[in-house]
Amino acid sequence: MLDIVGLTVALPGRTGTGTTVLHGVDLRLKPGGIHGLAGESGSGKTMTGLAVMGLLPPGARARGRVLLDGEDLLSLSAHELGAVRGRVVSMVFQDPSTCLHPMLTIGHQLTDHLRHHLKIGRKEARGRAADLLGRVRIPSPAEALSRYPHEFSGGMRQRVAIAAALACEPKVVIADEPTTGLDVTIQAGVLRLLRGLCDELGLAILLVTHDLGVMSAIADEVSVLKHGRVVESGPRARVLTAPRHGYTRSLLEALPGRTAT
Ligand SMILES: Nc1ncnc2c1ncn2[C@@H]1O[C@H](COP(=O)(O)OP(=O)(O)OP(=O)(O)O)[C@@H](O)[C@H]1O
Repeated sequence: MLDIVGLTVALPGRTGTGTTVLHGVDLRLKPGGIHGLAGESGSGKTMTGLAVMGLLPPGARARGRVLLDGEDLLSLSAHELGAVRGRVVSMVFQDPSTCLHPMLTIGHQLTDHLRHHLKIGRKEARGRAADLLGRVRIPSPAEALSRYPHEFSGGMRQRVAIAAALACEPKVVIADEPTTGLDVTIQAGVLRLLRGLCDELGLAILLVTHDLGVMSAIADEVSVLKHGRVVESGPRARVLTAPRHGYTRSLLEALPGRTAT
């Protein structure tokens, strides 16, 4: 469903020549599947997600193809992309506060989002927003609508951010370090939630994380990026137990006291 083919991204450099941060990346996401994208800091994981969302920094140039059901997202105009982003493809970031406004209630934000994209009335949007909060296991969803982001714990705020990402029933979700910064036990709950939603809704999820422990918990397929190139790709169990590339082995060896299977 989402096919990234030969994605190359160059960011503008001070010299005017630009810096290539992705060199022909190929990735394939399937409905109902979680594709983990691993690699150390600076390897290009976030840029890959941002390129799919059409959210690269100003002046960036992207080549290759990002095919969603056969349509190349890189060839869309800004206006056309606006209709896809947040609707067909959405994103969950590491820090939920980047997508939640601190001064507005959760209900206000979710209903605005739903009304804008789906052109529905206030009452219907509020009902849908409560359903969404229930789906991400927020207790007492109807009451939660009148609360502000700071009234939720970190893990619950990330669940609300996931609800916002799911609001328009996207086909693809890019989750960029969605559990980094959360306590390990809370992490496990958010990961289980993502896995459950993926299975239940048939989402295709790109899970960006430097943490192979997180990857081993829920990914179906794993690709490993190094300096903007995919050095290894395959089913999770194979990549994490019988890595073919030395770089993958070194990432696994760096796992603190964890067994990745
Ligand atoms: N806004 C930006 N402007 C210029 N260069 C950037 C910008 N953001 C990232 N880069 C550069 O692009 C390259 C890829 O960065 P990217 O953020 O995709 O890596 P990453 O694998 O997601 O790392 P991390 O795990 O630290 O987020 C790096 O060399 C980085 O320095």
